[in-house]
Amino acid sequence: MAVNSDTNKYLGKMEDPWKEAMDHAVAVARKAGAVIRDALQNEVKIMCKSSSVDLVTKTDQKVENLIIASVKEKFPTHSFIGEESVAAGQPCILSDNPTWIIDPVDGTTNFVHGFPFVAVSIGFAVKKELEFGVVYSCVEDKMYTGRKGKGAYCDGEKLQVSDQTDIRKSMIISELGSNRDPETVSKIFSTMQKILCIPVHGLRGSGTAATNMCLVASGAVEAFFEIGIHCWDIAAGAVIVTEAGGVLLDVDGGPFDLMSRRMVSANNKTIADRIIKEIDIFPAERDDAVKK
Ligand SMILES: O=P(O)(O)O[C@H]1[C@H](O)[C@@H](O)[C@H](O)[C@H](O)[C@@H]1O
Ligand SMILES: [Mg+2]
Repeated sequence: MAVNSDTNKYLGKMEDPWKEAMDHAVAVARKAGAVIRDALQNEVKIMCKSSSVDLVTKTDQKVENLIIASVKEKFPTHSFIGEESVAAGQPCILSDNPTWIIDPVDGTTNFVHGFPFVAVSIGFAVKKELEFGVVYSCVEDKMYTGRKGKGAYCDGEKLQVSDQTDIRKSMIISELGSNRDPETVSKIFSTMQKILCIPVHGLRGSGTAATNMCLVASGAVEAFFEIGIHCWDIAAGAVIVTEAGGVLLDVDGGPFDLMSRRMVSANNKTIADRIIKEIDIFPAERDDAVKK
């Protein structure tokens, strides 16, 4: 049957209603990454948010504005949750409306110190379900993408998580976070000590949750877990990990909740469950907690 080009266009849109949005996310992430790379050449002026170790720079704000302005122009009805907009007092509520969940500079502390792992992270959710994720590791110049039901890729190469099921042959990645409350720090260290002493092959941290999740998706590590991350750190990575065949769970073994600020992402449930056994949970206020 002959299909004219209009029908093709229509069928194309039916096949993937969010293709245009995802292509835009990739393009704007690349542009944002170039701005970050340029900024790395200059002296960075540091500002603080919630504490002296919760850092922000003019580049974080500039890049978030650049991404939001560019998306708003193309998709004027869409909503946004952006790290720096939330820091400036915007609400952090995930509604049913198509929503872009943005971390303009994931790894701000790395960026400030010139530690070469910094990512632009853009997740996209509709009816509270994640549809696609784009993570641009801009110093490495690696573009990671994941589209619900269509797989995960890095620069066009299909990603697949590791098939390891033995925790003793695994590499785990986590972070120390930016909470310096001594009780919290000691729980983070006791969890890491227990995991190291299983023993695992190694314990790593890149300083960016988005990059850590891409490393799970690539099979370089078996699992990444953290309490204290935010939805903008992990929204994009969540799609990339699951589309590469991995799993996402809460740190208590329950279902993953994007707004809960806690997550285990792993190559499979066997590894995730083994990690969960060792996690000393500490409280972290939900991203969507109603502010008084
Ligand atoms: O604030 P940015 O966007 O750099 O992101 C955070 C990281 O992604 C965390 O994993 C990490 O643990 C840190 O808390 C870090 O702040
Ligand atoms: Mg971040």
